[in-house]
Amino acid sequence: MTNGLALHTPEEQQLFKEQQVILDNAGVGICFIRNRLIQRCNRQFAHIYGYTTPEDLIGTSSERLYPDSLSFRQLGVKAYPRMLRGERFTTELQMIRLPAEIFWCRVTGNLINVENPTLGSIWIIEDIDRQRRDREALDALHYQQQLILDHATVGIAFMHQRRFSRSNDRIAEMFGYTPEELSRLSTRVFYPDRTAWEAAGRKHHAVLSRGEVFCAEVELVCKDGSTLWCDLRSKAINPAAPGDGSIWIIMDISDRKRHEQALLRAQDVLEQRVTERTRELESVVANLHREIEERRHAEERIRHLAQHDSLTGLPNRRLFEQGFELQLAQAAETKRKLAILFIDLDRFKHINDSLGHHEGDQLLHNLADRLREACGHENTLARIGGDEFIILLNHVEPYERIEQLTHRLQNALQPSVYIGRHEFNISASIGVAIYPHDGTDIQTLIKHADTAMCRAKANGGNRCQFYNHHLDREAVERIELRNALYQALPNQEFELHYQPQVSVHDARITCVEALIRWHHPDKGTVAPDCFIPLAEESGLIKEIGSWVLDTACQQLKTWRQAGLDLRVAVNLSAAQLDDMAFYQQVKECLERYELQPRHLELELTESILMRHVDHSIRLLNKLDQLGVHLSIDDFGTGYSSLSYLKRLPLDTLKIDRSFVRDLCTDQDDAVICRTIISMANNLKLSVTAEGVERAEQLHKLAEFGCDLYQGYLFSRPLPASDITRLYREYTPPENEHYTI
Ligand SMILES: Nc1nc2c(ncn2[C@@H]2O[C@@H]3COP(=O)(O)O[C@H]4[C@@H](O)[C@H](n5cnc6c(=O)[nH]c(N)nc65)O[C@@H]4COP(=O)(O)O[C@H]3[C@H]2O)c(=O)[nH]1
Repeated sequence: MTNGLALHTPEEQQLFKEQQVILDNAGVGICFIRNRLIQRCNRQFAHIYGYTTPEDLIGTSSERLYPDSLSFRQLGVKAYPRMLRGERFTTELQMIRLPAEIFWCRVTGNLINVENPTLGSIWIIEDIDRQRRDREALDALHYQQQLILDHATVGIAFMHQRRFSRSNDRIAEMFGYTPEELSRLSTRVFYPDRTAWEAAGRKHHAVLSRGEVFCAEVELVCKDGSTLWCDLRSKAINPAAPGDGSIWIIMDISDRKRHEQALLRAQDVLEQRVTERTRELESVVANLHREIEERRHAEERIRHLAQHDSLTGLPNRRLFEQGFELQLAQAAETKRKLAILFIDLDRFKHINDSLGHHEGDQLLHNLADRLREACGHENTLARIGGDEFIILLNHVEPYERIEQLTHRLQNALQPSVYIGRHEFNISASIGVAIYPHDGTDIQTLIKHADTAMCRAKANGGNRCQFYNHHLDREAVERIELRNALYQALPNQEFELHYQPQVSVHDARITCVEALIRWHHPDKGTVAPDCFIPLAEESGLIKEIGSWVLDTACQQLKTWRQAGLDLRVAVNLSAAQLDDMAFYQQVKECLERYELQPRHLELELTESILMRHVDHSIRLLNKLDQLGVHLSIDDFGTGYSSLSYLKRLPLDTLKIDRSFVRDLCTDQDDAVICRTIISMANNLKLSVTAEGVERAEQLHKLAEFGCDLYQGYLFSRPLPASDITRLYREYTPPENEHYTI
């Protein structure tokens, strides 16, 4: 770099050498410019511009170092004014080097002598191309980062020592701070208290120090005190150097959390509803099960009721017939014999009528139990009517088996039954029909057993009767009789006969009992015992009873008008007493025939009275108030108690003829008669003895203190016209008495 310099003295040459050493070893490019020409430069300068040696440049225009002449001139315009003021000029600019590379360099220029600018300038050149490019890259990176930060929808922050060192606007916006407020702000503000903040710090540190990503969803506090659910993700910038801080990405997940919580709540509600519904359904299902169960029970019960008798629990006729069908089929196949036993309790209707409904049922229940036990498991017992039972005997042979069974049945019924204070002695009539001898189908066999039973009853009851063909005739007659009864009243086939009731003391006829007779067009006179039960069964008894009352009263009027001082006694049936209009009927009848009520006597049996006790007492009291004479018929055969009798407004007791019959031979009957008479006397009732056929009976009755008697001894029941004659015969005008 000596070119152009004239070195005169050794000192100048020494200085030049020293300068050259400095220039050659300087790390920067140095050149001297005068008149825009490069006067001198060091090796580094040449290398910066791509030249091998300084000599390649010395003497050349410095313009060649600029990418174009404009930039060359611009630098001169900027630099020389300042350098002329004695200031150092520094700038960074782009220059060109070989082969044709534009590069960045920093240039610093000074005038060598401000007083004399013509001496040129000295320039120091630093190749900062790489540095500049690195910086640009860094700036670009920064720029990109800022772009990311500024446009991110999530909050991004760099933290140092748990304070914000840098963050995007989103975070400030999320927590309600200004970006300025956030800068260097401690994260303590995001936690409700210090303890929570410190606990969070420990958690973060544990994860970040391992170089792992910290993820959590936390509820942080905003500036205004509200809370924000955030998704936090964080990573240490350098886990090995905690001082470098960490980067945090914060997402506002409040909406999601709200939705989640709403969803959870909805789920809770749903689960609760499902639980409730399930519970409801369970209860519905349980109810349904219960209902099904109840229905099943009800159906079973209905089926049972349809096939069983509700009072005794025994099979009814339908079930009996079903079982019978099967047995019949088997019996036909095996040529086996079967027997049907038809059982009817003797006088049960009578007893039942004298008891209340409830007690009657109790009695039947008791008797059914006895029959069931006596019947045994191998045979089938059923109840087919009020007091009618039927038994199927599966193994008949030898025939003694039938007898053994009937004995067992009768023995079972023998012991007295006690219902309340009443004692009952029950017997049964049994009819037997045998398969195939007496019939090959159920209906025929039952019918024939029934017929045989009727015969057993007609023969006095408490016995067993096997069916034979003659019995059929009786059954047919019974049906015919019942049918004919419907025509009896319109056809005027009834007549009343009258039987006198006579004073024991003077044989005076005081009363006549009206007894109905039926003059059947074909059968002749039919006794009331034969048709009254049929009339009661068919309901015709009410009409017949009205006719009797009316006819008897009409006849009494005739007699009284003829001067006969008589009372007429009329028998009543239960159905007549049941009718509320009966009292009115009696009253009207008495008025119609202008009779005194005391001239009419109404006879009621004990069983009729006991049927509806309260109703009977009310009706009898009314009749008594009217003045009608009231008597109890067949007394002693029923079960009325003394206390009960005392409550009734009675006038007369009629001792049943069954006690009178053997009065003189049977001690018991004598005691009964005497007791009834003395009891009646005590109760101030008069006594009439029925069925007196022999004088010795009358003697006894007189001895016991009986008032009146009635019976063949004095007279059979007679037509009305005969009564007038008899009355006159036995009622002497002057005081002539028939005495015994
Ligand atoms: N062995 C015997 N019998 C005697 C003697 N004295 C009278 N009798 C009979 O005894 C029955 C007395 O009538 P009852 O006890 O009221 O018994 C009556 C009565 O319960 C009923 N009855 C008769 N007429 C009527 C009526 O108009 N209405 C109602 N509801 N029942 C009547 O028919 C039953 C039978 O009447 P009858 O056949 O007329 O039978 C009469 C009579 O003929 C005697 O010394 N020895």
